[in-house]
Amino acid sequence: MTIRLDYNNAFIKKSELENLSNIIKKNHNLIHEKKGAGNDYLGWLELPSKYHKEELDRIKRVAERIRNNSDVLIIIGIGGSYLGARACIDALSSQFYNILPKCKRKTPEIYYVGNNISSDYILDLFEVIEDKEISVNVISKSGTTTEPAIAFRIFKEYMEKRYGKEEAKNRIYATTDKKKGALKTLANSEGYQTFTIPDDVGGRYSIFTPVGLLPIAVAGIDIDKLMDGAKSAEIEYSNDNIVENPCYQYAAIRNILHSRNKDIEILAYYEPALYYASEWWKQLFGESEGKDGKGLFPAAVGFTTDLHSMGQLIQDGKRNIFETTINIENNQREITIKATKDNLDGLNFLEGKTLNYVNKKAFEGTLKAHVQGDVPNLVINLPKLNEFYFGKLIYFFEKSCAMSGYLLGVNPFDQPGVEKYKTNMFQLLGKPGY
Ligand SMILES: O=P(O)(O)OC[C@H]1O[C@](O)(CO)[C@@H](O)[C@@H]1O
Repeated sequence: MTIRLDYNNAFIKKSELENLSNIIKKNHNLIHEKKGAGNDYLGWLELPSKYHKEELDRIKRVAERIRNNSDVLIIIGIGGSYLGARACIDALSSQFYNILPKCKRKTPEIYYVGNNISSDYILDLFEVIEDKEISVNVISKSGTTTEPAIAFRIFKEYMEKRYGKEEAKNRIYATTDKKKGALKTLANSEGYQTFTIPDDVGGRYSIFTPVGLLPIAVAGIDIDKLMDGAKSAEIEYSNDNIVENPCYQYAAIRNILHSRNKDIEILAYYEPALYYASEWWKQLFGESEGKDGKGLFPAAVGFTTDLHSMGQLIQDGKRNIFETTINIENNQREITIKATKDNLDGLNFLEGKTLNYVNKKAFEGTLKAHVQGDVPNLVINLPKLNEFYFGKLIYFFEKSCAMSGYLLGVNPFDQPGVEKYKTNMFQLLGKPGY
């Protein structure tokens, strides 16, 4: 069992992919020999196989400590500094994780802060955590991003008021650069335990570093299995032959469709647990490819929910879109629909069918309708939603994004455009030097 890419409904012929064999091989070498644009940010490529065991063990020890002494973990970070963890925790834990009764969840509640600048958000959260034991993991690669920095200033004061400076120090963990940035300076001067984000791994590629692994381990998810999945992807997708490598096929198909005026890729999923996986995917592809006047716009929809809002546009709107569906092939848990005596809702024809079965028929029906509506459709089939395949899927997207960016002719590892709003905001706020 592995991840299977089905492009039978993408209006792409195998020969069109074969025609790209040489350019794929060339870009594959640029990636693996680290000679292409952004080559100092390719550390993610071998993270699954090269990650230090001692660091993984330290992550597990700290996660256990947080689990033992905290009812709540506050994760402070924005973009790649929280989306990977949130995507994984949401995909692999209960969808009602934070409100599960204590007897059902042995791990702390988890709240994400520093991904907006809303006082209501933080004040609402203070009410929730009032009587609970707290730990904080502040995550910022640059150590200077405004949103998490403001949130941390507020939470540092909150923790010191609640616990006193000494105990607060034992409950705050900083994940940041090895040497530079304000967060590193602050962590050193306060004596917080720190975790390092390698220099050669950018934020949106950082889930398999402490950025993702510490929060994920605190949530009780098996990070060894997650890394095993990523490792299996690292091996499987190191094949430079496009005909045999679905990860490169996905990258190539996106670019072929883009060249046919498909400007928007819609990621669709039928399990609501994948909502944050789609948010993570949006950052990965949006920030990697949207530059130099180029790039597909990555959008996402949760079905069947959004069939009742966006379905109309996808079926009948401007034909500048294509769809990529993440299909979970085997769901482990089932609810079976029963017959009723009076059949007043007219649903007895579904007697004995499971919700998973109905969901699959919704997927098949939707795919058929959208293809008939001239929307190219790709399907990424995931055997199961578990640690192993989630780790594998993340790596699949990371590597396909690198390849896709090179095919598009951009540097997939920088994000110069993000600075524009910051400069304007700092000018408006009167920050010295702006
Ligand atoms: O980890 P940092 O440096 O706080 O950055 C957070 C996010 O902000 C960005 O740098 C964009 O401003 C993203 O690339 C990144 O994921």
